[in-house]
Amino acid sequence: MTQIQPAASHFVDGQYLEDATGEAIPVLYPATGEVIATVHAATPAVVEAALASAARAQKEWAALRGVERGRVLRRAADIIRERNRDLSVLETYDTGKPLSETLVADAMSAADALEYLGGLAATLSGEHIQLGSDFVYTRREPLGVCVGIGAWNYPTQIAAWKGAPALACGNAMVFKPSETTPLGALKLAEILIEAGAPAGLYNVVQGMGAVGSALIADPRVAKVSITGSVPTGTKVYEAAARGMKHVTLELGGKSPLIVFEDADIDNAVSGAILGNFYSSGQVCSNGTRVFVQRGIKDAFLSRLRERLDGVVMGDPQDEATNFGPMVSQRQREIVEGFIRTGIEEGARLVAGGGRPDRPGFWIEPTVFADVTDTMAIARDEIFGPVMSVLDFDTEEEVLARANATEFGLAAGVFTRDLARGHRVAAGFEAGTCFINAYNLTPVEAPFGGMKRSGIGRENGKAAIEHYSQLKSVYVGMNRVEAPF
Ligand SMILES: NC(=O)c1ccc[n+]([C@@H]2O[C@H](COP(=O)([O-])OP(=O)(O)OC[C@H]3O[C@@H](n4cnc5c(N)ncnc54)[C@H](O)[C@@H]3O)[C@@H](O)[C@H]2O)c1
Repeated sequence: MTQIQPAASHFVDGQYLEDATGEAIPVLYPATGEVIATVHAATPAVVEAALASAARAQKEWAALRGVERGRVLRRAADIIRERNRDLSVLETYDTGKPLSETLVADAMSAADALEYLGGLAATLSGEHIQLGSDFVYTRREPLGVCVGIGAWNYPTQIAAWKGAPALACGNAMVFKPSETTPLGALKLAEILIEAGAPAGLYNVVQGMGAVGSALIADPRVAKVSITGSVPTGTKVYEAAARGMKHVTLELGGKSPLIVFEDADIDNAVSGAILGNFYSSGQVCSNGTRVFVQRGIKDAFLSRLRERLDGVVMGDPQDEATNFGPMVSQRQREIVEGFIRTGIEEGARLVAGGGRPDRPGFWIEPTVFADVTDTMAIARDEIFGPVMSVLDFDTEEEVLARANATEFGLAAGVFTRDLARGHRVAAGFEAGTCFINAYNLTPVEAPFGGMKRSGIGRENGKAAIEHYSQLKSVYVGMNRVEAPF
């Protein structure tokens, strides 16, 4: 039986730290259901040690030049790339995602974020505003200690997408991974120390929601960035508001993907596959409402069915496997509940819907056709491999239906008519849009949601705005005039 027990549950003040009095959290390999490690939830003593060390390290770190901070982040990126295979194997055990995915999408994206934001660190600056002979200059300053809270679908990537901008701007971070996937972030913390970060700059503490709440409530914390569901994000926003803290909220979605009759059908089917079945559908920006213009509906569905013959379910550590299990038994139950509801509501099951006969938390890639806007499978985030195909006739109609949702994370359009592509993208109420592509999230581009899908942006230059604050300094060069 595989065992990948980390050296200890937490990484605090530059080293692994254990406190076995915290609640035990078993880590399961989703492909088999076996327990492969056990970590313990952080006790108040662990949370205190993490926050105290972060507050200490932040001062030292913020005093460095941006170019010096950037160098540490870029060194960490290099170490991650050198160890990509080991980190990817670990990520596959943590999440069940196939190694064929984790080798390219997880640690590598973390490295990209550290490299990109490490590069930006040296460019941070304020401006100089002339006011006659007086002037104002602005200083771009860090926020202080930031808390990061992760979801379970991209544990390593999320740890870095939050850590890299925080550290680039001169902040420290205490990161709480999802209790379902606690392992990847510990490696990032270890590597940052190796790369030259001061002890305490990036700490990892394990635990459930209660540990997240305790971190947010602490007066030393200036900001919280969470990736998670809308209900959890709402609670975090409320808790942060009580302390007037900055937030970044990366939450859920139910994104539309529109395929017009003039689209390249193979590309559109590829986009729909990426937007529904990559990471077994456990991707926040997935285009799970696939609107297909009526004239190509049959062609689209038949091409999609053929392409599903290429699904390879197997040992996720085997690089030939291209489709993995759900992250947990609970997530599989949620997804199966939606599949039952889809059938009850009259959607037509055209592929999948069942449980493969193997241990672990597997579910087949599933496609429903003839889905209507009011069905639960077209309204609610499922977070599993369930595609809903809806019919439409006109551009105006489909855009209105695409936007008729409380979510606004992502949206996509496939068409050969470029003017229409840009017009539709401009009309989408979503933070991350795609024309003739889907679910590509390079670190150079801002990523985030509109409406209830979130607040703030990760990545791109935009991330800097969310991890720093401006101070204006007025400089008087003249006699001070006072009324008396
Ligand atoms: N927008 C994005 O970038 C993005 C990316 C990945 C996942 N997601 C979303 O994440 C969800 C799936 O992930 P999940 O099931 O881990 O989400 P979740 O909301 O259940 O949990 C997210 C994190 O919040 C913590 N948490 C729970 N209650 C808390 C509280 N009261 N205070 C502080 N922290 C608390 C959890 O322990 C976990 O670490 C989906 O809705 C998905 O769309 C969004």
